[in-house]
Amino acid sequence: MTIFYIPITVIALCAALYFYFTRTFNYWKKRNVPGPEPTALFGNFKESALRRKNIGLVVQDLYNAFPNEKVVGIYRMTTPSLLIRDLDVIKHIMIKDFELFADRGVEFSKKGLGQNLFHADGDTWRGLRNRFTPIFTSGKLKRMYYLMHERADKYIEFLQRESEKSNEFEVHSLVQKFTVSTITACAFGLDINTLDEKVEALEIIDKMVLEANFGLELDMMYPGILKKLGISLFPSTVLSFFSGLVKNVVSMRNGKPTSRNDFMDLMLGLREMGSVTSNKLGSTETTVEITDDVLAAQAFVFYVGGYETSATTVSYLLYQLALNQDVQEKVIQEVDEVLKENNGEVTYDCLMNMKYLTKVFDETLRMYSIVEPLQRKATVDYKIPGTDVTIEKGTVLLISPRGIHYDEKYYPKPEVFDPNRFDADVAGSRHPCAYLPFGLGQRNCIGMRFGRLQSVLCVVKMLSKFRIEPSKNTTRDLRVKPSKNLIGPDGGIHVNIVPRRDIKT
Ligand code: HEM
Repeated sequence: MTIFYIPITVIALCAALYFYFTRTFNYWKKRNVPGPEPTALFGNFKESALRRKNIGLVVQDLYNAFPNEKVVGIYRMTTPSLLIRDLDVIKHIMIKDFELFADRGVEFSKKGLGQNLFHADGDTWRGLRNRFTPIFTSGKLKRMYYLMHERADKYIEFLQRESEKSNEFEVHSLVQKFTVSTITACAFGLDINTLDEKVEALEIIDKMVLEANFGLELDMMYPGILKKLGISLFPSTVLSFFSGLVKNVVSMRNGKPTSRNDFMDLMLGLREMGSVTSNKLGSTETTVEITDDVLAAQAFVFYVGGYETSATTVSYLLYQLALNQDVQEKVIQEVDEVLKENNGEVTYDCLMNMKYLTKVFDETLRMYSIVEPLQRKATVDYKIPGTDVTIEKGTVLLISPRGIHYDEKYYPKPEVFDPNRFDADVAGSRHPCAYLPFGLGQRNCIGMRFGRLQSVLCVVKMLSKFRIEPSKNTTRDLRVKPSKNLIGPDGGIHVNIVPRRDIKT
C-alpha cells in the first residue's frame, strides 16, 4: 500500500510548495498594477537569483518591458515590490517626499558592520549622515588632494615600469591598485603598497563583499528575517579586519584627531563625543552610540564604496577611449593644454576645469552606472502622484538608472558613446531625474565628489603619459558580470596602454 502513498505524498508536497511560493502573486493584479508574470519562488528575479544575469540588468529588462507605464508591479522572490519608471514620480519619492522614503530597506543585523551609512536606516542613518557629510565638502577634499596626488604619481611610475614589459593590460584590476591606495591613504592615513604586492586581506574582502550573496535573496523573500535572526550580510572576518584597522589607527594617533583632516580624524572626533544626534523635523534626539563597531562599519563602507565604484568607472572610460580615438584625441588635447598652463602640475583646480573630460566622465556613467538598482522603502502608506496606485508601508521601491540611461526618450541612440550629450544646454533641457549614477536627493552618494576627483585625476595622469588603444583582446561585446552586486565587466577589460613617446605620428 505504501507504494501508492509515496507518489501521492510527493505530489501533495509539490502542490503545497507551489501554492506557498506563488501565494502572493495576485497582489498587483488585485490592485490593477501591470507587471510581468512571476515565476514560482523567484518572482521576477530568477535570472539574478541563479546568477545568470546581473541584478542591474534584470531590473533594466523589467523597465524596458513596460515602456508606457509609470510604475510596474514586480515580485522580489515572493515579495511584492514596485518598479518606478516615471521621472516625475521618481522626483516625488527621492526629493519632494524624501522624508517618507529615507530608508533603503536592506534588512539584516544592524550590529557590527550593519550600522554602516549605506545600510543604516531611520534615525541611525540621519545621525551618521549629518556627521559624515562635512568630510566630503570640496574644502576638505582639497586639503586631502595631496594624498591622492602622491598615490597617482606612484601609480604612473608603476605603469611606466610595467609598460616596458608589455603594453597590454587588464585595466579594471590595474585601476583598482590606484583607487585602493588612495582610499586607504585618505580614509585611514595608511600607506599600503598595492602596486607591487598583492594585499591578500583586501582581495578576500573584495570577494566576500562584492560577490552577490544569497542573504539578499532571503531578505527579498522574507523581509526582516535576517534581522530577526541576528544574521549579518558580511562575514565576521571582514568585521575583524576593519575593527583591527580602526584600533591600530586610533592607537597610532593616541586617540586624538591630528591635522591630517582625513576620515580617521573625523571618526576620532566622533569617538570623543561618544554619540551622534539626529535632527528630525526640528527635534533633536540622541541616536547612535559611537562604539568601535560603529567606527569599523563606517571605515568598511567608505573603503568598499570608495575604491570599486571609481575603479570600474575609470576602466569603462578607458575602454570607450580605446574605441573612440577621436574622443581620446580631444581629451589628450585638453590635458596637454591644462598641463602647459600649470607648468606641468595637475592641481585640484585644474581638474575642476577640465570641461571636456567631465563630459566624458558623465557619459561613461550614463552607459555604465555602477550601483543598480536604486532602492527606497516606504515608511507610510502612500498614494503615488499621477496614478491610482497606493503602496503599503514597508513596500520596497526600485529605480533602474540603467533603464532610464538607455531609454531613447531621454538619450537618442543610447548605445553610442557621445560626451556631447552633456553639453550644458543639452543636459539642462533634460529632466533632472534622467541622470542617476550617484542616486538623487538627500540619500544620494555621499562620496560623489571624492569619486569624481580620484577618477579624473587617474585619467589625467594616465593620458599625460600614455594613449589607450584597442588590443587583440579588446572585445566589442562587453558583458556585465552576473555574480556581482555592482555593475562591472565580465572577464575584465583588455586594452593596450602605449607610452606617448612610442607613438609614431
Ligand atoms: C564613481 C564613483 C561612485 C559612484 C558611481 C557611486 C554611486 C553611488 C550610488 C548610486 C549610491 C546610492 C545613492 C542612492 O540610493 O540615491 C551611493 C551611495 C553611497 N556611496 Fe557612492 N558612488 C561612488 C563613489 C563613492 C565613494 C568614493 C564613496 C566613499 C568614499 C562612496 C560612498 C557611498 C556611501 C557611504 C553611500 C551611502 C550613502 C547614504 O545612504 O547616505 N561612494 N553611491
